[in-house]
Amino acid sequence: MSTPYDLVVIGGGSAGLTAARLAAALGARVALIERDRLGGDCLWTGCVPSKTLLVAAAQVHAARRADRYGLTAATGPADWTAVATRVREAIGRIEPHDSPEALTRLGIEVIRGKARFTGPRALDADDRAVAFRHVLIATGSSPHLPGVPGLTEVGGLTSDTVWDLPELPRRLLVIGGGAVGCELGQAFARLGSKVTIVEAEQHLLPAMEPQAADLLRRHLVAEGVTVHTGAVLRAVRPGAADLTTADGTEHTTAFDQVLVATGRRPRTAALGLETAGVRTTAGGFVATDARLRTSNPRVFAAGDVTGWLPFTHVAGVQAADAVLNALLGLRRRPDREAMPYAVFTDPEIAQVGPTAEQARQRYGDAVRTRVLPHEEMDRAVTEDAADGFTQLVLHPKGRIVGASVVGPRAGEAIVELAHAVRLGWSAGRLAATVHPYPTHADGPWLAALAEVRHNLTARQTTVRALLRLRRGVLR
Ligand SMILES: Cc1cc2nc3c(=O)[nH]c(=O)nc-3n(C[C@H](O)[C@H](O)[C@H](O)COP(=O)(O)OP(=O)(O)OC[C@H]3O[C@@H](n4cnc5c(N)ncnc54)[C@H](O)[C@@H]3O)c2cc1C
Ligand SMILES: NC(=O)c1ccc[n+]([C@@H]2O[C@H](COP(=O)([O-])OP(=O)(O)OC[C@H]3O[C@@H](n4cnc5c(N)ncnc54)[C@H](O)[C@@H]3O)[C@@H](O)[C@H]2O)c1
Repeated sequence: MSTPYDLVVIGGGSAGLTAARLAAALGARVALIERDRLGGDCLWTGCVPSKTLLVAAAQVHAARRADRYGLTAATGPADWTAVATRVREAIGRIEPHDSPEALTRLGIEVIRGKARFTGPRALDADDRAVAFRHVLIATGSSPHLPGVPGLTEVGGLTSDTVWDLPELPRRLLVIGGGAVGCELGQAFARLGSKVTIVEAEQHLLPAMEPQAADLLRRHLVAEGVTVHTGAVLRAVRPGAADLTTADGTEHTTAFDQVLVATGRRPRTAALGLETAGVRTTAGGFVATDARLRTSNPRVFAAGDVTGWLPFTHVAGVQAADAVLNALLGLRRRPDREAMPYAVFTDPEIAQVGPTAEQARQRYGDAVRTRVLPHEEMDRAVTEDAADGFTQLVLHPKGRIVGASVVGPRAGEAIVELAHAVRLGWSAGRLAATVHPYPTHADGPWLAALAEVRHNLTARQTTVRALLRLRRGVLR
């Protein structure tokens, strides 16, 4: 067998690309095995197309409301062909960064093929044996299709296939009100589809702060989207779906296309994990310890396949830590508590750490929240987007353990709150840094200042005593 690679990465998506680039930069001998297109879900079917679509939809939405600013408002559906072209252009501009040529220039050997373990220390790419010291499994996840009767026969779209639609669907049924369902549901509605979202849980975006999800729901409804939460989808047949809504009413919803957005399943089939002694979780994800090592000490995993938070930035952070641990023997572990994420709907919703309720379960009833309504944030008012809020979740001892931001640029504003959570800051610590006025970053700052003011008021006796003392001195 040939000289082993220091690291063989399986999968050229967000996790695999980060891992291969870092390993090469460290001077390791690295190979990347990809069965399909380099770039993974984020580039081809996930973040890049969905964010481009959302921007197109936001432009259309703004054009429809142009009369608020003295222009004639646009009407009618958007030109899907033009929008789809714009989506492809965005992908095309990013693709060269992830191309085999770009990676080869960095010293990475790109191997086309399907990887499969043939033993604890043996791996094949198609039929070629690839020798390794360490392997990183970064094979990602695929859309999960729920067992709703009739769904397989109807052949719903997923985030893998929705981009190939030849035309804008007149009526779109979206199954699942999570990140994909809400983002794409709102985008298609703004472009001109009549959208219905069916979500099994009581709130949209069930992992996020319920008040944030409820505000999004109000926006979606105001834009003409029908939203059923706490609903049971009983069956789907060509052109119609039968559901029972939260109040027990039976409904039939007509559709031209169905988009299934009900979560993800790990891509581990045919990887030969058992042969390699790599254990999986009950959900089939690759089980790792906090340092990303699997039950086979030579094998690490990163990204969606681990069942951690399925986001591109999380995949990248896991991949980097896994490479440093595998190649240099470090003991790095990604800080899950301080992992921010954002859903790019309008309003945009971002979160870090636990929700208020999760924090109470963890730290007790003395957990408090400090909420700054964006009516008190001038930048939000100037943008006519002041119904959002910033919320700090405070540990009984005053540490910021979590936060949510709902409003324009929430994904940017959450970053300093992620710093605060990671570094265990109090609101006072955050408030000490001056923020420019009027910015969307004002939300976290004003929330922190409100908490400082509250604490000052709570210490009124001390403050009053100081005032009295000063009056006496400066008489
Ligand atoms: C519609 C949508 C929008 C999203 N938007 C965002 C967003 O805005 N922000 C965000 O942070 N995240 C977003 N995500 C999530 C993000 O796309 C994923 O978390 C990320 O792509 C996961 O990266 P990964 O490397 O784990 O897997 P992937 O990107 O899926 O890469 C895995 C790669 O492994 C390859 N592979 C699989 N099996 C084998 C094998 N046996 N041999 C060789 N190669 C193999 C696959 O072909 C693939 O290229 C979105 C997801 C979706 C679906
Ligand atoms: N902005 C972002 O970062 C972003 C955007 C899109 C996707 N993503 C990632 O992609 C992953 C996949 O997104 P997703 O929306 O498919 O998954 P998700 O887990 O976010 O949401 C799936 C939703 O479907 C619901 N559901 C499941 N079965 C159902 C059924 N039979 N009927 C009705 N509802 C049902 C669930 O309750 C859940 O709310 C997410 O976990 C997210 O991390 C991220």
